[in-house]
Amino acid sequence: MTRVSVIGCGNMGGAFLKGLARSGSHHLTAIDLDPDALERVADHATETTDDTAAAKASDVVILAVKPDIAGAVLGDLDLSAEQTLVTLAAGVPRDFVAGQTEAQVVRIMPNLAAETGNMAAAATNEGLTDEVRALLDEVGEFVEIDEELMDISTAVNGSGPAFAFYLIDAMKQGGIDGGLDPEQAETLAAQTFKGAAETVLRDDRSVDDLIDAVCSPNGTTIEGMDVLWDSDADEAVVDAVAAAERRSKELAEAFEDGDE
Ligand SMILES: NC(=O)C1=CN([C@@H]2O[C@H](COP(=O)(O)OP(=O)(O)OC[C@H]3O[C@@H](n4cnc5c(N)ncnc54)[C@H](O)[C@@H]3O)[C@@H](O)[C@H]2O)C=CC1
Ligand SMILES: O=C(O)[C@@H]1CCC=N1
Repeated sequence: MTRVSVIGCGNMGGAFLKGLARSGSHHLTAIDLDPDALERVADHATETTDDTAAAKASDVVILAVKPDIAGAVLGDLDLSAEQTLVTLAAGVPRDFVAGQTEAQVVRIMPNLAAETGNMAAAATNEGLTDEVRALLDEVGEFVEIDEELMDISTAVNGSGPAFAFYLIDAMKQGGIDGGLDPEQAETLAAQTFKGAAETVLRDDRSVDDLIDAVCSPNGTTIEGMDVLWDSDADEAVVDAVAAAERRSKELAEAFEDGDE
């Protein structure tokens, strides 16, 4: 059993906590100033509190507040060298956090799918412990990277779910336009993305080979693929990733300038 505190039980902290609760094997302390946020995770936590000092009793403390208040929350935390602090705030450098706590610090970029055990995450090599590796494994897949790659990870897997939701919605709209009712169209579109993602993860073939496998000669798929290949759809996705990466770098610059 690992004693884990989550400080900030909003969208991301709440998803992480719910994902960890699935195993039923941890002591989970949910910490938030907002009673409504605590209420939303109460069924998944061992205890809920608005007192950040409760984090002192945990092996691992997950700091899941907005980047601009991370510094203030860290100022109130009095952790020891035996504890590990996991910071997941976009653009907040590991050094900034490590400079404000005695705890071992690891920076990660998770995503909302932690809630269902399907998170894609990146963790900095520096500060990563086996205890944290085990927690990340429990809620999905993670890769270990140098911190300089954290901005692109933030864009690809941190912001990525929003980009994927957008694409699923476009596929759903195509189904509705063809006559499916919205609920059926959403099920078919979302399950198709889920299945396709699972295939890419499990199948040894390249994405190009997998596209070939769906395109029957003179069939339906090639007609649609020709439309996509003639469009700028791939460039739009690359541009979206680049814009999110740029913003992550901007957030980090604010910390380098000592603004936070
Ligand atoms: N939302 C997402 O998909 C992802 C978010 N992140 C990172 O997670 C962090 C949190 O983002 P969200 O969950 O989206 O924000 P959010 O606004 O949903 O949640 C933040 C929570 O922190 C609480 N809070 C504020 N001040 C506090 C304090 N002093 N002590 C304890 N709790 C306090 C708020 O009441 C709120 O429940 C950000 O740093 C963001 O960069 C990282 C990856 C994905
Ligand atoms: O949009 C954001 O800033 C956060 C970080 C990655 C996903 N959500």
